[in-house]
Order: sequence, then structure tokens, then C-alpha cells
Amino acid sequence: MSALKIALAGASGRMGRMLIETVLATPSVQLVGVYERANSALIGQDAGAFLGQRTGVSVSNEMHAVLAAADCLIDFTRPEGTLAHLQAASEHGVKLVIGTTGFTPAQRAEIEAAASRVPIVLAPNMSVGVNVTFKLLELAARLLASDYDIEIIEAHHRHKVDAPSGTALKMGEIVAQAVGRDLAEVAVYGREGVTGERKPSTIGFATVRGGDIVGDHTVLFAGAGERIEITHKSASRVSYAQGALRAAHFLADKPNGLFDMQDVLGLR
Ligand SMILES: NC(=O)C1=CN([C@@H]2O[C@H](COP(=O)(O)OP(=O)(O)OC[C@H]3O[C@@H](n4cnc5c(N)ncnc54)[C@H](OP(=O)(O)O)[C@@H]3O)[C@@H](O)[C@H]2O)C=CC1
Ligand SMILES: O=C(O)C1=N[C@H](C(=O)O)C[C@H](O)C1
Repeated sequence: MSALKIALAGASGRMGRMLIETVLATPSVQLVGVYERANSALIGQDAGAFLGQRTGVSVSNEMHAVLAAADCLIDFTRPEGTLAHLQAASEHGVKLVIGTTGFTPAQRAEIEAAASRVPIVLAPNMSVGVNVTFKLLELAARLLASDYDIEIIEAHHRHKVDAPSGTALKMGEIVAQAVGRDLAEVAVYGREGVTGERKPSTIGFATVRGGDIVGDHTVLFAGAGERIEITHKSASRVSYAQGALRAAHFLADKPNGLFDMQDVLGLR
């Protein structure tokens, strides 16, 4: 079977670099294009230069050239960048794996609309461990529904720009749905001052930012006389990159449609 041809956006980013390294180390995929914004010092350099490797693929700010030979674009950038790349990918009929977080509902609707033309995997966390954790949360929330207070705590590196993390928000949606609540109505994002007693049906979010924390998520179920904590900790970005490549392979035979990592990993 021939290798899946991968284009990447956000070459200079933490995930961009990890993806270049992972693609180059994975025989079932081939790097065919790497995009970075116009003012980047990387434009024109070999995409593997930061690893001391020569790939023959130069970093480019011409998205149409980057996509010309690609089967799939993997995008971990920012919402406004992803939406521009989505437009170009759907014009080229190139499949998309989107790891970017922080989309507004309107931006998400744009992605859903594009998925009628090209197949897309959109997931706030591509690691297998986090996606299995989602299943554990569903079970725990269902069984603990009435008597336990639910709080979600996430910690990330100092450079992260969106909060709560996309993963924490997804965890909130999962537990809210499992206990029959609407997250938009019950979410409490941080607390300060005289807040009054905790309302039983709320789901609280707490955000920590510091240093080089790759990504920690805990869902706390606090009841009378006991606490259950379900925690996932990332020690490296490699699990996100490997998940993104699994997602790209999953899309290979899909004509269109919007999928997530639960679909990719067969966890539905
Ligand atoms: N789904 C998952 O499993 C994971 C998701 N993420 C998400 O991926 C995203 C990227 O994270 P990370 O790599 O740490 O971020 P970085 O800030 O390290 O990298 C972002 C990259 O995107 C580029 N970029 C920023 N804005 C735009 C734009 N408007 N148009 C085009 N390119 C742009 C940057 O280029 P420049 O250098 O020019 O600014 C840079 O190359 C975040 O949303 C994060 O939450 C992260 C890890 C895992
Ligand atoms: O920005 C990050 O680093 C991460 N972002 C994703 C998120 O917002 O959930 C996934 C992971 O936690 C790392």
C-alpha cells in the first residue's frame, strides 16, 4: 500500500514540530507539504532542518502549493488560521484533521458545513489515553449523578492562549450529558469573592497555567465522606501527533462527514 501523503500547517508550533518529527518516523505516511505564515523565518527552509534532517520538503506560505500533492492536511494552529486552511483544503478536495481548540460556535458551524464536501476529524485531544478517559467519565458521571459535585481542573504550559482547554470543555460536555444537564446552563468558570454556597447541579472549571506542563486534566466527583478523581496527564506531545496520524488513516476511505477521535478509535 502506498504511503498516505500528509501536509502540515503551523510548522513552527509545538505541535507542528512534533508532527514533522512523527511523520518522518512513520513509514505509512509521507510528508509532502509544510505551511507556515508569510512572515515566518522558516519559509524556504527544509522542514526537517530543526531536527538536523533533510526531507526535501521546504516550508512554504503558499497553501495551494502545500496542498497540491496532499491526501490530508493536519492542522494544529489557531481558529482563524484553521478556518482559512479549511477553505483551501475543501477547494482542493483534501481531507482534514483538525486539532486546534478554542473555536466559537459560529466557527464550529463553518467546519460542520465544510464536512459536507470533505471528510474532517475534529477533536480537542487526539491522544488514545484521553479518549479512553472520556469513556470512564461517562460511566462515572452516570453512576454518581445525584450525590456528587463535579469539578474539572486542567493545567497547561504558560504559552497556552485558550481556557478552559478544549479537552476540559469536552469533558464537561460528556459529564453534563451523562447526568442529563445542559453544560451551557450549569458551567461555572472560576470563582472569586463571596460566591455563596455551591449549587448542586453546577459543573465547575478551574484553569492552571505554568511552565512547560504538557496537559493535565482531572475530573473530581466529590461526595459525602469520599472523593473520586479521574486524571489524565500528558508527558509528551507525541501521543497527540500519533493520534492525528491515526485520524488521517481513518479518513482515507471517507468521502465526507465530520468525525471525532471516538469514531477513529472505535469508542462509540
Ligand atoms: N487536539 C489535540 O490533541 C491538541 C490540540 N492542541 C491545540 O493545537 C493548537 C496549537 O497548539 P501549539 O502547537 O501548542 O501552539 P503554538 O503556538 O506552538 O503553534 C501555533 C502554530 O500555528 C501558527 N499560527 C498561529 N496563528 C495562525 C494563523 N492565524 N494562521 C496560520 N497559522 C497560524 C503559528 O505560526 P506563527 O509561528 O507564525 O505564530 C504556529 O506555527 C492549539 O489550539 C492547541 O490547543 C495542542 C495539542 C494537542
Ligand atoms: O494547548 C495545548 O497544549 C493543548 N491543547 C489541547 C486542549 O486545549 O485541550 C489538548 C491538550 O490538552 C494540549
